[in-house]
Order: sequence, then C-alpha cells, then structure tokens
Amino acid sequence: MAFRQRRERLRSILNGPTCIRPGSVYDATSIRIAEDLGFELGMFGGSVASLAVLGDPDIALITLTELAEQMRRMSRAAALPVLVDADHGYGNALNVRRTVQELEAAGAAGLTIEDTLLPQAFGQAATQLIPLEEGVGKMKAALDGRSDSSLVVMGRTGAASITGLDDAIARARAYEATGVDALFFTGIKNRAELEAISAATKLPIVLGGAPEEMTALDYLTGQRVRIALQGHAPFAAATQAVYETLKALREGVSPKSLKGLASSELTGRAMREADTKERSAAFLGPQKS
Ligand SMILES: O=C([O-])CC(=O)C(=O)O
Ligand SMILES: [Mg+2]
Repeated sequence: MAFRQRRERLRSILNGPTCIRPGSVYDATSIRIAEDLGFELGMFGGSVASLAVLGDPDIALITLTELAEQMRRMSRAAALPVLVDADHGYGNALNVRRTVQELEAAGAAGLTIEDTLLPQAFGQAATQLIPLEEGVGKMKAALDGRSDSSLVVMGRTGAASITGLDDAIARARAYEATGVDALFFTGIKNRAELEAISAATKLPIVLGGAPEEMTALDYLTGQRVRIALQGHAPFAAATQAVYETLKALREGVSPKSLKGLASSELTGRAMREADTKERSAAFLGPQKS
C-alpha cells in the first residue's frame, strides 16, 4: 500500500544517521511545494491545522474529523510522508485509539500524542499535564489503534517546561516502555536538559521548538535527535502575502501590477498541471480547440 511506503520513509529518518528539518505543511498546495523542494518530511502542526481549517488559535477547538480530512487532502495531493500533531488525541485513551484509526486511514505517516491536559481546564490559566499513568494508557491505546504496524506513533511531552526535567524524563521512560516508536519533546530549555533526556532514554528523539543553542544539526544528531522542527513560517508567510495582496487591491493597485505573486510556472507545478494535461489527452478523447 502506498501509505506504507511513506511510513517506511519516516521510519528510515528516525533510524537514520542524521537529524533533518521537516517542512511545515497544512494543505494540498503546501505539501506539494515541500515535496518539490526536496523535504524528506512534512510536519502538520496542530497550530497550523487550527489556522488553516478554522482560522482559530491553537486551543483544541478543531475536531478530529476536520484534522483527518485536512490530512486526507494532503495525502491525496502528494506522496511526501507527513507527521501529524494529533494533540492529546481528542479525548481520553479510547478517543486516542480512534484518532489513530482516522489519521491512519487519512494517510498520515506518523502522529504524536501528547500528555497535555486539553482543552484548557476551567479556572486554570497555566498549562497542565494529565497524570503519567493516564499518558501511558494513551500511548498504549494509540499503539492498539494501528492496523498498519508501519504507522509511526510518537509519545510527546512538554513536561520539561511545566513540571520539570525529572518529570519529563520519568514520562519519557514510561512512554518508551509502552513500545512507541519515538519521543517528541517540547519546552526543552538548554543543551544540558536535552543531554539528560537523551542519556535517560533510548528511542529516536523529535524536538519541537528549541532555543538557539540547539539548532546545530550535528549537535542534535549526536543527541539522537532525528527530526528538529522549526516552526510554521510558511503559514505566516502565506498570511502576510494574502494581506499585502488584498491591501494593494483595496488601495486600487491593478491585478497586473501586484508584486510577489506565484508565476504561472510555479502555480502550474503546484497544481500538477502537466499530469492533468496528460490525463485529459488520455481520457477525454481528441479535443477540438
Ligand atoms: O507540531 C508542531 O509543530 C508544534 C505544535 O505543537 C503546533 O504547532 O501545534
Ligand atoms: Mg500542537
């Protein structure tokens, strides 16, 4: 099955010799551009999913159905493997299992399940975590939800900046023991913390946003980091471009004089126009002009 190959490619990144940076993708066009530019992996963040689908902030308002549908659109458009941020799995451990089923069917190469308490609890401003034991149950349920064993399941925790390094290590070790394929960390503040986490665990590591001192790929590689995220600049760039374009049009600039638009060549590539032409010739018969 084609999805299996994508999952094997993600596995070979995790088991490979170096750390890579994924391209942030969020729709059919962005995944194709990332694929054409040679990215090995697409990252579909929960924050950009919320923005792309709802135009909302990253506060777990998006539903599993909406997330999975957006993933499906991307896997239909390109073969680039995608790692999906599945947040807390949209409920308790049983919901996590369902989340894995839906994202697997939608063509995700891998997904992360985190132990953050989501959505935000009543009367609590600070981010909270679910108990470690509940996190373990979620990881087990995620693994149980796979029907394709090549789908990559990652256990994620932001504990380092919420409850501290010791708790982050305890959680990472407990999740590792469930049989997840990789560990995903956010909130690691410095090299010493990463080194302690790396020394205490065995699985490949994926790093969410990291401070400047942790951007060198050879250093990260040496700490068993295999995927290092670098935010979601493409979505921000697209927002700015739409803003500038609408503003210019509103101010009376003529469409022909607009700056910064995709060339017809780039647009044609992004919509795989050549493939459509071939299919038209093959399936629509001789075409009169
Ligand atoms: O997955 C990522 O890139 C970081 C994250 O949690 C999000 O953007 O929602
Ligand atoms: Mg997220």
